[in-house]
Amino acid sequence: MAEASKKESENIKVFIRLKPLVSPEQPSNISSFGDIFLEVCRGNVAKVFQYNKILDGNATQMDVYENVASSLVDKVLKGYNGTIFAYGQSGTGKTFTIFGDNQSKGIIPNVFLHIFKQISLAKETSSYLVTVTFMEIYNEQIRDLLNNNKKKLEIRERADLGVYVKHLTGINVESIEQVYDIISNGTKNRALGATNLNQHSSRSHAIFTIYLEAKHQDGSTNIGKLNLVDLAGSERVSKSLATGDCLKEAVNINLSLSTLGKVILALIEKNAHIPYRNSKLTRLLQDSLGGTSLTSMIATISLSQANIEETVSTLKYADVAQHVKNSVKKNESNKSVLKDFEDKIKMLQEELEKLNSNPVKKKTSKVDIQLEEIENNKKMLQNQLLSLQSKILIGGENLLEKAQLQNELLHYRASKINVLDTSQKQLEETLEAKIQEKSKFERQSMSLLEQDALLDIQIEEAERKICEANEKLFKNETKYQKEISELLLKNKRLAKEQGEADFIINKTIPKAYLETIKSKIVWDEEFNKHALKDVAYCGNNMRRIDMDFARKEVKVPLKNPYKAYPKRND
Ligand SMILES: Nc1ncnc2c1ncn2[C@@H]1O[C@H](COP(=O)(O)OP(=O)(O)OP(=O)(O)O)[C@@H](O)[C@H]1O
Repeated sequence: MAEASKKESENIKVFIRLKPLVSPEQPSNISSFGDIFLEVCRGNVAKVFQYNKILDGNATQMDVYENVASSLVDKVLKGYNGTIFAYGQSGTGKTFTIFGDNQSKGIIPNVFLHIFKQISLAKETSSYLVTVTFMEIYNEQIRDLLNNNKKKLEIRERADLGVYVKHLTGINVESIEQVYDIISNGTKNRALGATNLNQHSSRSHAIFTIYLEAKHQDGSTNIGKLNLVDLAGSERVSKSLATGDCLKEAVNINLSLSTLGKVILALIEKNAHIPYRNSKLTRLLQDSLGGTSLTSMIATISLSQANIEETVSTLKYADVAQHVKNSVKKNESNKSVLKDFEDKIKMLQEELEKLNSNPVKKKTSKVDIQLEEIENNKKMLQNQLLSLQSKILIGGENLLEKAQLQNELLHYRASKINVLDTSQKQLEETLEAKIQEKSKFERQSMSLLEQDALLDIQIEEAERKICEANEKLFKNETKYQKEISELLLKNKRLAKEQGEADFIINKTIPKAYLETIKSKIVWDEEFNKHALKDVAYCGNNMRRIDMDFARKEVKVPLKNPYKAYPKRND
């Protein structure tokens, strides 16, 4: 009988991982012995549990991988389905175990390192296709973690595919770096919340699935699938102090986990009806619980005395789960995506060949257009071909070294880009300096132009002022000319009058009298004219009677009747 049709009964394997105590946690009385036994003492009562393996607080991520996942991955590479799920109270290390953190890789990254290592050891004639999906079940709704459109996805079932999620994104993985990106992007999309027990608590059940197809030289194919399930915290609602939306979450989490418990019990009791359909989680994990899958459970527990109730509850749940028997069977599905890919590649290669061997005879403009179309088609086909070919991993290819090489290349490119960036920056700085210089020069020439314009205005103003002054000068000159000619005329007239007066005087007044009269002439400041001191000399003794003198009754002294004008201070 062919290996593919063989069915092996295999129990769910259960591993217990103890989370190391964190200060100020007080230790509970739990101790492991012989690697597989765990003794829990409460008061005077001691209970011993037995599991496949106890991984104590000192167990490293690699210890966990070697014990829980390694042999399972080897089986998946051979065409089996497998499931590893982490179950336990919130904060006990389920996410840490399945995904790990930045410092220590959890099961999923180690699975890929394992797979890539196996591919590198395989013959060149073997080809592989590794595809992943990543989803969460939150409040009984399925969400695609690799496509954050937040659409609720539906479960479907088909005879050839079994139970599957419609429209779930599948990514073909080519390198370990790609895996890290997928984990980190998907994890960011996951529903998180802070509970009393964990600041970054996963409030959903996450299912990371790896589909692995291997095709060998003899034409045989192995199609395996590995589910890695990080369940939400199993604690009782009261323990997480959940209220409101958190309470709804906690109720839904409990619904899935209690359905999981019921399914497990129903399987152990060999009931006719197994309530898989009562929750999305059990529906999707149907094949892993009592189905054909190889299933392992890792139950994470706290060693703190404060969590002893939850720890015992987890241990009991795990104890029951290990009694579930699966009928493990290698996949026989003919639905090979790898084969589809290879067929498509072949078809594309043939089309390309046809295009290459189809010479165009006559050269016309119509032919040119056709040629261009053919070239475009060729490019498109080549791209499709390359994309498909890159997804298929070939045996013997060291994807880890390739990843390392790619990493180095990336670093090299990054440093090149850095150099380019620096010189571009320098060029930009030079350009900026030139622009500054130019605008400074423009500003300067602008200010020179402005100064020039200002000078023009000042010159115009000065010219206008000169013009005005000239006009004024001209006006004044004319005025002075007029005045001078008037003065000359006046002078002439005065000279004539003087001449006439001299003539009259010389002809009428004897020379001897004239000298006497001249000596009697005085200048009267008050009346601003000449007067004669002794009027009798000229035969005129009239005197002017001043009204003021009259009013003041100033008496003109009679003893000197010739003095016509008495002095004021007399
Ligand atoms: N074995 C361990 N060794 C060291 N640190 C651990 C271990 N297990 C868990 N931790 C740390 O404890 C914290 C909680 O762990 P984690 O988030 O994995 O718990 P969880 O069980 O997934 O919780 P939840 O159900 O709330 O999501 C993390 O900081 C993690 O790094």
